Amino acid sequence: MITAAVGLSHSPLIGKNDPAPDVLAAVDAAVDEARAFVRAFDPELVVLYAPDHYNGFFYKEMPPFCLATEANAVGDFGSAAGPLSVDTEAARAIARDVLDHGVDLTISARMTVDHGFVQPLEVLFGGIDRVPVVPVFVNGVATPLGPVSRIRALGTAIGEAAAELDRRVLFLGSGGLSHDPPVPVLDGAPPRVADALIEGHPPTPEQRLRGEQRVIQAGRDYAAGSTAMIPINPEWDNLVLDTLAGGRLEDVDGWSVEWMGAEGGGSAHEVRTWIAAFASLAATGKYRMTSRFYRAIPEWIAGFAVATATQEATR
Ligand SMILES: O=C(O)CCC(=O)/C=C/C=C(\O)C(=O)O
Ligand SMILES: [Fe+2]
Repeated sequence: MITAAVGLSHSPLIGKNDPAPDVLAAVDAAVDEARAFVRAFDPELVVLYAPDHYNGFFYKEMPPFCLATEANAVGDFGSAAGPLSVDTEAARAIARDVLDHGVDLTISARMTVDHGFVQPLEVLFGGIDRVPVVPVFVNGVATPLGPVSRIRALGTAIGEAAAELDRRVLFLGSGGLSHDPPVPVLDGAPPRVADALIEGHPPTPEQRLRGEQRVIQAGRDYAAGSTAMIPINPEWDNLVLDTLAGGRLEDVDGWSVEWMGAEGGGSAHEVRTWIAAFASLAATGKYRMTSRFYRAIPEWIAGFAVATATQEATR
């Protein structure tokens, strides 16, 4: 089988609070390159690693990661709503294999997903129903978070399982890099917010709109420099990208949860999706990063990156 990987940052502020035209043009060019890479690779299956932002997973039960055999998008921040084209048979086969390899995978037979899953499918494929996909939720915001070594183990086990399918498989990671957007936190939350984070009451359209407007205003404040959110950290972001580009995935086992948060902010743990995707690719053979783009974009509250990689022997 042939495998490839793409890492792509997401942001709910894309198209809503855009940076200067030259920055936007640079991002568009990088995304175009990733799109061309994906088109040329022509995947028969996409294993999509993405986080959730309290739309699908809540503290009532919060797994560190979870694989879906069916998934529905909520349609937050203007992203598409409705069913993802999940390859249920492939998802079940991968899940069985991962469990056999000793990784305690949670399974969802009907996962609710948000812009974290939808954006990369829309950006790279033009919709949520264009390519067979196996969605894998990777918790990147709800503390306490487990060791990053377990995410590498998950990615490795899924890569090994995907290798058994004899198909062209793209491993896609959605999120990161350093960023500190206004995602609610359970610790110290007022009772009403805590209850919503635990129980997961679906918001009314008005509540959703208010939440989205709060995030847009936060993006404006952040870009204007008037905010308590921690700054984007290009140095740390490039360390992450260097580690992935160099194939030094074992290094991440030494990255503590606290260090990642201190360097990269409250949502830096979304890079777990990239780690899982690259660990999956590494499990199928030596790889090479074929393109890499990075820009700190305060308007999107994002250390924004796009990278592509493929097996060394295939290209
Ligand atoms: O209502 C809310 O507060 C929702 C906040 C939210 O979903 C923020 C998401 C931010 C990202 O996905 C990101 O920057 O990665
Ligand atoms: Fe996110």
